[in-house]
Amino acid sequence: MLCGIRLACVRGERPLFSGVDLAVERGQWLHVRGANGAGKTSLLRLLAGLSPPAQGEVRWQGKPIADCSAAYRSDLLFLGHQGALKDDLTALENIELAGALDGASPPRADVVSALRRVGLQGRDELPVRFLSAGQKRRVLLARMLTRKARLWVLDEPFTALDAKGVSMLSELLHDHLADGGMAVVTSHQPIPIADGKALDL
Ligand SMILES: Nc1ncnc2c1ncn2[C@@H]1O[C@H](COP(=O)(O)OP(=O)(O)OP(=O)(O)O)[C@@H](O)[C@H]1O
Repeated sequence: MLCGIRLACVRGERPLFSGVDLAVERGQWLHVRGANGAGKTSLLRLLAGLSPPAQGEVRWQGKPIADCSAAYRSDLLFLGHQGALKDDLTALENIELAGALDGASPPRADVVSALRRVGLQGRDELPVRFLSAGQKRRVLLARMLTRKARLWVLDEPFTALDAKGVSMLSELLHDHLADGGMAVVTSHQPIPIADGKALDL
């Protein structure tokens, strides 16, 4: 279970939010909503352990994430807004590099099959700087297919995807939750998946 307890965040000199409580259990997902600049990405960064809260605590399976950082890293897949793709690497190399950094290198055959499944066959030898915005997002979908993580923290994952990409991502999320996974997702659009809780910043 992921818990945020009385979380507060300050960016620069500016308090963004305070007193935020959240809980996500197996099979559940949380939709983080709010206007531009409300602090959605900042909250996701706290949940991913990339920056510390000004106040409060993030807990994973009952422990503060600072006390279980290796276990938390291997249970977590964080996909930021920009996706953290390296422009000069191919889609395949990006997924292999991300897997190596996560300490969970996927077999190459799995990566090739995931890239095919998300519609990037014939594009997997190109540096990602030559891919369209939606194709770059699809590289991240392939990463989600090859990285077994219990918790997905996804910042605007639907951005730039066409209708087929949106339904592919929805299906991935649905299957992840049905498998007992958890997800925290920001999106300015409604997300077509049942049983989500909402957190408004
Ligand atoms: N490192 C930083 N230093 C100073 N201010 C920052 C920093 N990071 C973010 N901010 C500010 O914090 C506020 C919240 O940013 P954040 O990216 O969390 O918003 P958001 O809700 O995700 O917005 P959007 O919907 O536009 O993506 C913004 O005003 C932003 O300029």
